[in-house]
Amino acid sequence: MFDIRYASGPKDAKHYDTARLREEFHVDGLFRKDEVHLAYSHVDRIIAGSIFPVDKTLNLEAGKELGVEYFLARREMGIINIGGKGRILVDGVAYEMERQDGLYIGSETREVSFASDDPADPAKFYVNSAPAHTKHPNVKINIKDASPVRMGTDAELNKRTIYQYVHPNVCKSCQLLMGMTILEDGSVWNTMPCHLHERRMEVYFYFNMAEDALVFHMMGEPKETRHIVMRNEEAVISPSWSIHSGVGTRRYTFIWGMVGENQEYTDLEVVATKDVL
Ligand SMILES: O=C[C@H](O)[C@@H](O)CC(=O)C(=O)O
Ligand SMILES: [Zn+2]
Repeated sequence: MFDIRYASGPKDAKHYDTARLREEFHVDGLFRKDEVHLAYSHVDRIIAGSIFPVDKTLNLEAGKELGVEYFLARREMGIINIGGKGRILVDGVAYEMERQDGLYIGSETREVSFASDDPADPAKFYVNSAPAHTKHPNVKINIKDASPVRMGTDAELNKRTIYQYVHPNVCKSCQLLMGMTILEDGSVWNTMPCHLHERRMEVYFYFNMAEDALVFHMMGEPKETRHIVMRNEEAVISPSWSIHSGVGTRRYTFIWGMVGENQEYTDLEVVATKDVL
């Protein structure tokens, strides 16, 4: 059921060629019609992927990999809808999900199902899930509730708004932080100057990209950088030792999720551009 990824350390990863880098960190095959497609990373045991109900209703099910009775028995989940209107049924409570709507679902939630209102304009649910030690309330998050942070300048080609959906300012979670960053037209860089947060890992999901567009996702230790070529609706795992930054041939949008030791968004070390190799 899961696309399993084990953890790689920086001493090994610096020797990886393109194929191996992609095998370890790059996640594709997302958003296949009427399928749940999830990658399970052993880095902080984050699960990231897509739930794409078109003609069918899709249920969240625990595979043998989770070793529990139901998926969210010991996990929490964040969801952002990047498609048309849909519904998520959470233990009998229905949440109407418009495009850009988010939902936090706390642990001990038994039944979660996903459906689209119109198969011609289906909902596309991108999800992140992390181990959780306690139950927090389920919260629907409209983009207007997500705390916006405007960043960047025209000169640096990186004007963007970071919408923090699952964040202590918006809702409680055990460890998950999740949000969406929208670049302005003409801006192509995210997170440059880049940074590290040793205490949290991260997964990026790039979308709203034209067919022929690509993003070079930057990774690696600051003085041992590598890149992974990203197409529309692909994700990439960023271990806590790696920078994570990207530059596109055009503007794009991405969803980021972080899990780890703390929930301090600002607990990061900026790497000066002069120190990158
Ligand atoms: O630690 C923070 C995460 O990498 C992202 O939130 C960064 C981001 O969305 C951006 O700079 O545009
Ligand atoms: Zn980061």
